[in-house]
Amino acid sequence: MAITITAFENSPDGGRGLARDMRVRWALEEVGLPYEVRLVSLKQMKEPSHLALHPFGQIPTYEEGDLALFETGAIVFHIAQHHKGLLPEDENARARAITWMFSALNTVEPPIVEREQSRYLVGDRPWYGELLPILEDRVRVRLDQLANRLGASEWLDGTFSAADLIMVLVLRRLEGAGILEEYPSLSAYVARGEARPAYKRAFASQLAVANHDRGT
Ligand SMILES: N[C@@H](CCC(=O)N[C@@H](CSCc1ccc([N+](=O)[O-])cc1)C(=O)NCC(=O)O)C(=O)O
Repeated sequence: MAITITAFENSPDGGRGLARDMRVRWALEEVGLPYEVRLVSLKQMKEPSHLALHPFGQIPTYEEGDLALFETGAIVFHIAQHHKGLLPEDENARARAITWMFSALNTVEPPIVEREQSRYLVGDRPWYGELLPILEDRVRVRLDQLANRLGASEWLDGTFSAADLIMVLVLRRLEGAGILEEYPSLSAYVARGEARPAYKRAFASQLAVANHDRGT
């Protein structure tokens, strides 16, 4: 059955693959599923037809027949449940991979997003210079713990899974912050994710939209 996802018509990330449709694109590429992309403007995202798909007026959404999903973790999990290649067959390994998916979304991502969003929300306040190091140290706490756990492993728990897909993209949100570079093992982990052919296809597909926006 045809799959359609939504993505920014004009992504604020300018083709850097940081918007969360990248998670769904990569997952679909890993399992070899074709998909269509419906590009939506910020205005369209707040209109009834999109709100019917996404109660919070965001992207991405996922449509497959009469199924409509939102929330990238849930979409990636749905894809991984129904197609081989993103979750182990072994029951315990599968449960651990799902644990790591939740951990990426609920433990590692929040301080990274808090740091990034603080720039837009309060970056102009006189006390921002005091706040930013506090936010960055909160990121470092998680990166320290993650680097300690990952050690020299290639992936979080055995073979590549949906957990690594989410975790790599969560860590990529630090791009340009100069923090991930303090962790060579995590930088190498992200690079391994980016080296995957499915990642490259997903990145190229979202970049094509950005280049089309720019007429390049
Ligand atoms: N928890 C939801 C969050 C979805 C979400 O944050 N969607 C964002 C785009 S991805 C977040 C994002 C946006 C931009 C960049 N960037 O680098 O420019 C990175 C990530 C959105 O629709 N924002 C518009 C709105 O809320 O009105 C999920 O994981 O699906």
